[in-house]
Amino acid sequence: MEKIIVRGGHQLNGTVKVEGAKNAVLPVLAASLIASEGKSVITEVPELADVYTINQVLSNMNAEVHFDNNTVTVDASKRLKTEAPFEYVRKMRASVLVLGPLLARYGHANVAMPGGCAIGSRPIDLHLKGFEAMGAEVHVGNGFVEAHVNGRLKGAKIYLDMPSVGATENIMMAAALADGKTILENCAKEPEIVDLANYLNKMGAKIVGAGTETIRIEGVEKLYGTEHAIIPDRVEAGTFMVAAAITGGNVLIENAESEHLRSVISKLQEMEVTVKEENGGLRVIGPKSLKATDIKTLPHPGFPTDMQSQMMSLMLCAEGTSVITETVFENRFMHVEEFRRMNAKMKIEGRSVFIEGPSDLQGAEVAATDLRAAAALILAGLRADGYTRITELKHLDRGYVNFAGKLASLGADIDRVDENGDSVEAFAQEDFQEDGYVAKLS
Ligand SMILES: CC(=O)N[C@H]1[C@@H](OP(=O)(O)OP(=O)(O)OC[C@H]2O[C@@H](n3ccc(=O)[nH]c3=O)[C@H](O)[C@@H]2O)O[C@H](CO)[C@@H](O)[C@@H]1O
Ligand SMILES: C=C(OP(=O)(O)O)C(=O)O
Repeated sequence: MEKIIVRGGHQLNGTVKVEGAKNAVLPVLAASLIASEGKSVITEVPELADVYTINQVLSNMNAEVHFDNNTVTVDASKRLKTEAPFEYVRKMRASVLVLGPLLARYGHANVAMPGGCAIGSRPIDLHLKGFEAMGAEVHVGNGFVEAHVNGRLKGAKIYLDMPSVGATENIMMAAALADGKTILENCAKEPEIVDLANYLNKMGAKIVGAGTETIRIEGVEKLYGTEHAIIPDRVEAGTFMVAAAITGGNVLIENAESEHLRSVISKLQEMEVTVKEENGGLRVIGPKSLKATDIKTLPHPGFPTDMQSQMMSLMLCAEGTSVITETVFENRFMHVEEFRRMNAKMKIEGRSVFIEGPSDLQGAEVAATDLRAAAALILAGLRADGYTRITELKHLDRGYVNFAGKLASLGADIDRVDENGDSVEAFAQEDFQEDGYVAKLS
């Protein structure tokens, strides 16, 4: 079993570059299935396990997919299969984002139901209600969700009970090719929604209002492959901001987009961290002493749940009591138990965690419970006394490219080793090589 081993106590200094956003590239690649003519060329694609998984989903459907040098080319012009089996959806819930494109293009989609996961139950009822409002018949049974419609989907007025990112994306993709106008209300406003709308519009869609509460989509008859560069990953950027802050370091985070990180920047500043815009990025300087603060996770532009566990690491090192309230996912505190192994002083009460700082963090053997928890435990390890060993790195590899290597380049004492104790760079891409799908590392 691979592990990351960190020895705490080293300040981070230097420059690190943020990759393209995982949560933007997954819907964009799913949307590439709608193009019945021409190739899509997607650039700034991070080499993540999730990207390999979605590429497998697409190639399994008969799309031609190539991944090389941070660029994915998708030719979906052939007749595609309209199924996504459990083996992919199990690995990555975002596979359900193929439902909207397939249903819109072929009037049929059959996708394995995603299960619950470590952060909550994560139903997809809002996605399905949206498709039904557009005239689809949806049937859930035998572990699959099957949707179909005779002819084209029909534009509709749809109100989302909550601003779900995935539902907004799935319905927006379906509506792009529907007959007539769709008005989608109470939408998610995340930057990744705007990126997807921009890509769809370049493909020939007519979408206005992405990034606001109401998105208006005038359906078109056909969409075409196009070129698109993925936006920078605000969560990876935020994670490196915390890495700089927790070690009292001074790091320039290239490509970090301040507009996408306003809530994170504001909380870091409350904790006395210096954040400055500089040369197309953000410079983050950690203070001598961090101040406690409170956060409540909310849909964008509120504080992102995907930064909750990393902020918990930082709060553990702050003077005073900090409180984190998680309102987006009902079970996103699994990492608390792991932090306790590192001598963290915390108490969970309902949807809140009370953090007594500064904890005297000690290195320990800990297991990542989800993607962001993996990063958060490594961040805590940067500050802990002695060695922290982090296992279950499959979570980390879903969302961070060469995380240990990037931290090492900033001066961290960190190594990723295999079961023999030999250093390894990142996850094994060979696991993702499959018939028909060509992936080559740059
Ligand atoms: C690939 C991707 O982009 N993942 C992100 C996306 O996930 P994802 O798109 O799954 O998250 P949603 O915004 O849909 O979920 C938010 C909340 O709505 C609930 N819900 C959602 C859909 C639905 O049909 N019914 C329902 O009840 C969920 O259980 C959750 O409590 O947004 C989350 C919230 O910012 C992020 O943490 C994830 O990193
Ligand atoms: C929860 C996350 O992703 P996903 O929705 O892909 O599980 C995340 O990126 O932190």
